[in-house]
Amino acid sequence: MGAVVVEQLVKDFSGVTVLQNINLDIEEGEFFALLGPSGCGKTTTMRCIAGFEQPTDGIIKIGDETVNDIAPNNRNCGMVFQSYALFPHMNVFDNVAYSLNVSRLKSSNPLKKMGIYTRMLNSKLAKYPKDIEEKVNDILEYVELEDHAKKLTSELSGGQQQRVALARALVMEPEVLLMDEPLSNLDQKLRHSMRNTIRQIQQDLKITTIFVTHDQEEAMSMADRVAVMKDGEILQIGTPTDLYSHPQSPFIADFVGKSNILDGKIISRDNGDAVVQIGEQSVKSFSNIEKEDVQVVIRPESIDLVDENSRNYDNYFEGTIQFATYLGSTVRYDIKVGKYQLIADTVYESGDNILDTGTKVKLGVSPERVLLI
Ligand SMILES: Nc1ncnc2c1ncn2[C@@H]1O[C@H](COP(=O)(O)OP(=O)(O)OP(=O)(O)O)[C@@H](O)[C@H]1O
Repeated sequence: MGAVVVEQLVKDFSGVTVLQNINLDIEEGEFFALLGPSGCGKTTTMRCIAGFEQPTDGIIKIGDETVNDIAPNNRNCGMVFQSYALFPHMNVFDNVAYSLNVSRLKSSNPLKKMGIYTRMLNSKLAKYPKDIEEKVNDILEYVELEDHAKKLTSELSGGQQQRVALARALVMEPEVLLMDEPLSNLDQKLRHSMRNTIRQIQQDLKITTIFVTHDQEEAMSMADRVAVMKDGEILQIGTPTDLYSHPQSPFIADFVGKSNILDGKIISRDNGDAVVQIGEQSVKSFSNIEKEDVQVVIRPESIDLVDENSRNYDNYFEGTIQFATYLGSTVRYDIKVGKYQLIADTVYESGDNILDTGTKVKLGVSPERVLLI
């Protein structure tokens, strides 16, 4: 029921095309991230799915139904935003109960045509029926906010407010959960713990989730699959490991994780392996690619500092340490190799030496770690 399909979606604003030919096939129960830099069209894509924007062209399906002509409140999508969008004058319980109560009163109250039900909601007359009360209590317990039910949302921390927003979306039992940069307002530590909370809830409930973020680490650590967007287009869709190991463009190699990206030319091929000329140096790669002018992608953790006891790498570079950055469990070295500057990440264990600027080093890279694009 909760699968989301987007076919040939185009969106123009005042004649300017901001989404071009977006195709998505999101499976029921999948955690799907839309990842890309600011302005690439992530939010607009999500707003078209939610129904807040009308596509210029293309089809949006939720479950088996084409929803282009269905109003946002009838699409059965729950939304969570960066700004939480809570009612500050209401307590936590009322915030979560609000939509349930509105939909109950709309469908049952004879006064609805007169708009009186909205006034009732804000008055003491609006007592919650028992089932709503139970449901809200259950969901608050689920997001571990049961002790805060009577507090105003303005009295809560950012992480707690975001859990209220999540509870408010989930209490409606949506088919699809849409989250737009929900962690961006949280500090680093809270972001990490909220990532786990959201992922856990999503797996528990198996709810189809579309998650918008510009943070590649967030997308890669949370999502089953990620669509990387740039300039209103989708460049690549894949699992996090797929995108990391097989980036199809230099943009993705650079945006998804760190990369050394060098221009090269294939000078010979042998059984599908390639020998690539990079400046003065030739490098062997197990990548199989048709064209001659290529970009060579080497991840920082694929470059090892080697000595006479090291295994055979096939590819070696001579370099000079420019500087070292201690990152806790790793040390990142910037290394000058001929006219190139490479970065290499090495595992750091307590007591290890960190190499000084100017130290001459030999670097080893295995051919299977040399990617060609
Ligand atoms: N209502 C609008 N009217 C005109 N242009 C718009 C409107 N909404 C978005 N845009 C433009 O569409 C493009 C895509 O915007 P969108 O908000 O979808 O990007 P985004 O990837 O979500 O970026 P961010 O991460 O900064 O929110 C941008 O160039 C933006 O300026």
